[in-house]
Amino acid sequence: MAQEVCSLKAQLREKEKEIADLKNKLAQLEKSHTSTLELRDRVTPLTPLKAKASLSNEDIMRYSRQLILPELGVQGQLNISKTSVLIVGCGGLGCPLAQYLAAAGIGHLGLLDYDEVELSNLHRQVLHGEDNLGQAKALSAACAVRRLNSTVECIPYHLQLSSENALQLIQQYDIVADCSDNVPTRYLVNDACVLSGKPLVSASALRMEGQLAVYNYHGGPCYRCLYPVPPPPETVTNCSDGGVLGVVPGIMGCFQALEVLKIASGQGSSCGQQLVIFDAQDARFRCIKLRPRQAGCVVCGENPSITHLADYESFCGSAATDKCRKLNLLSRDQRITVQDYKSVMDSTEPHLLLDVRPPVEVDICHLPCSVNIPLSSLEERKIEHLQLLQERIRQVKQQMAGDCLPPVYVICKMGNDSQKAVQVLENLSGSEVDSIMVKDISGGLMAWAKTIDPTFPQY
Ligand SMILES: Nc1ncnc2c1ncn2[C@@H]1O[C@H](COP(=O)(O)OP(=O)(O)OP(=O)(O)O)[C@@H](O)[C@H]1O
Ligand SMILES: [Zn+2]
Repeated sequence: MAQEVCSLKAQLREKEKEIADLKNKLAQLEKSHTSTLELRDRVTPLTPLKAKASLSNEDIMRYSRQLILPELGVQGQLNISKTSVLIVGCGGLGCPLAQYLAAAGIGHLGLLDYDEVELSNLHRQVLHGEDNLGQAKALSAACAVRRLNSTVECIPYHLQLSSENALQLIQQYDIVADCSDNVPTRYLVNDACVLSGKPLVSASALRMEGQLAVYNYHGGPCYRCLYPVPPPPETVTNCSDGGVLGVVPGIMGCFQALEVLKIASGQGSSCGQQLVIFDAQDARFRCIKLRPRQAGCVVCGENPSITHLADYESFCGSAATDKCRKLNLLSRDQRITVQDYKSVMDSTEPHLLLDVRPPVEVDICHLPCSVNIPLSSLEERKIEHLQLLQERIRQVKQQMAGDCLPPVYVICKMGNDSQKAVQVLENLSGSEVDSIMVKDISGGLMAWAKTIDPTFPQY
């Protein structure tokens, strides 16, 4: 009997050990699966970084070329390795930033983006390649970063930064980098950084110009101290409207990496009180001294009224993505669909088609018989352009019976500028030009390409 008890106990211990081993194996598999394959689409807590006491031989070799800089040294490298950085936006700025931070041996790298890789991203978003088209940018960037430096703990978040998740996310990181492309996100990131006491390395790039500043850093101003009121949504241009030379965000993203590394290593950033402006055309950097932290600032001032994150989209009057920036400036009867315009075209009804895009875009593609007068020329009431419009209206009128003037249909790329042009023309109508009936073609040439003519180029 005693022998049987002993043998059963031994078997039990054996089984318990087997179960413990299996549990261990499962936990390890789950962990590596999450960190390599799955996106952290929920906000999960970071595992704390263990502060390295010294550099391994491999670290010494890998980082040797920066290690021998007196500005960095062993302590600077160790500091970098225990710093966590959250990158908001894995686009034109976020890609080079992530690349250099990983290469330099940053500890944790949070890579956050809600979007997927598109062909028009590849000229500047250099961590993504043709194989990644359609893939979540956060995952594509994380895979590229892991190939570069597997010792960096990389956490992809395929989600939109919002008032609901921003604090929980940002509180976990030491430094935040704003690489987003829209105004609501800039205010959201700023407020979350102020409320969590984190430095914010912020940059932007458009056309041939870039800007960089470090906010909420060593008593310096926050973004709201400088821009207490958001700009009117219709005055904001993004890369898909205004264009950008890929290398410009490349330079600004690298500049962000530089400031992040200076903060992380302990040298400190010199951009807490100044705005750096890069002019790619003249190959020049200019620095503008920023106004100091404002005592009356609603978030970082002496009596802040913002103590939790609010609704940034309604504060700014625009969406926190640049995907569907659709203005709605006109009434229904001032607009027609691309299908309706196709019927007008097919019916050979006399009319004038006015394309209000800049000439550089008209050179890419245009509808036949359109007259190009850029929106800016209409807004500035350029006399030669108003005369051209008048002349074309009268030419079409000659094909018509009676005394009527032909209708004018206005088109642009997406259907935003064309609405503004309709408003301008309605103001001019009857005074600077003949009284005309003007209508906007909703959705513009991109709607035309999607629904009427799939061979029409999209850009
Ligand atoms: N609130 C947000 N949460 C997560 N990601 C964001 C947020 N706001 C912006 N982003 C991301 O920031 C990135 C900015 O990248 P970039 O300025 O190069 O523009 P893009 O949107 O990729 O390109 P394009 O304007 O040409 O369509 C984008 O990938 C965008 O998805
Ligand atoms: Zn402030």
